[in-house]
Amino acid sequence: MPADRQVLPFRKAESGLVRPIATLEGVTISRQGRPLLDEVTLGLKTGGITALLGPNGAGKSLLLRAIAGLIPVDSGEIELAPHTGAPALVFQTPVLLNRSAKANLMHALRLARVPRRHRAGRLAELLVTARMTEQSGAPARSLSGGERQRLAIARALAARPNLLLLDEPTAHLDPASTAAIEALIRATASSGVKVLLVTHDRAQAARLATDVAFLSRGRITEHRPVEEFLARPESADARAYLEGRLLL
Ligand SMILES: Nc1ncnc2c1ncn2[C@@H]1O[C@H](COP(=O)(O)OP(=O)(O)OP(=O)(O)O)[C@@H](O)[C@H]1O
Repeated sequence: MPADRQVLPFRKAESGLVRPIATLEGVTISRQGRPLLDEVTLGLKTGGITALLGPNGAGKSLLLRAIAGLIPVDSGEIELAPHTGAPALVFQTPVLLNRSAKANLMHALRLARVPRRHRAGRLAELLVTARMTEQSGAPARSLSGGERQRLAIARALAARPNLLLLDEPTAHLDPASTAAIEALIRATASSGVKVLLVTHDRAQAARLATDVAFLSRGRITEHRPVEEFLARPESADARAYLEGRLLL
């Protein structure tokens, strides 16, 4: 076929037909009779970075764990788009094997059932993605907080997830380490992985996210494009949170 007759790939992002990768409908999780997540309804579009904001104790981590399938919901539904596969979840303080960075990634590749013949190539890719090639032989316990978090994200990518759930990946990190993690998150999203990012850093949300879902007292009070949310939060809780006045 001549070059000018090439069939262009379907431009999903501009078609308005982007299907959600995850749909939550009336998700409720209660403990001791108290709803910790209360009828959460949320659609996550395929692609891009969605920031999940909300005060301490709002239920953000719980929501990530529910989407990851680590805790059952009491009622409601979490539906993933067909062929999405298991979401990957990275905790705020990742637990790594007490071995080298490389061994941590190799272990993840084995768990992800990557065929033996592809593992060395995938390992090299992951080390480059996480900018960890130089530290590949270093014991995980000797890595800095930022390096540990980059390694944890690379490990989560070993299974080639379509949906990556990040729980405050830059909490306690300095600006340079934060910038490195943000670059990794951006690169991951650019490769087509949907990212749901819990953060308390509104500047980070503005830098990275396309949209913000705001969770307060176990309820999503709004879900809008990031600029709109930050400039004109609609719910009283979101306004109070952005002004530093919301305590649960
Ligand atoms: N297994 C559990 N049993 C009882 N209560 C729980 C359980 N897990 C979480 N909670 C409660 O659920 C609420 C939401 O917790 P969660 O960790 O999801 O909040 P968060 O929004 O992630 O907060 P932070 O910003 O501080 O990380 C809190 O009140 C917490 O104490």
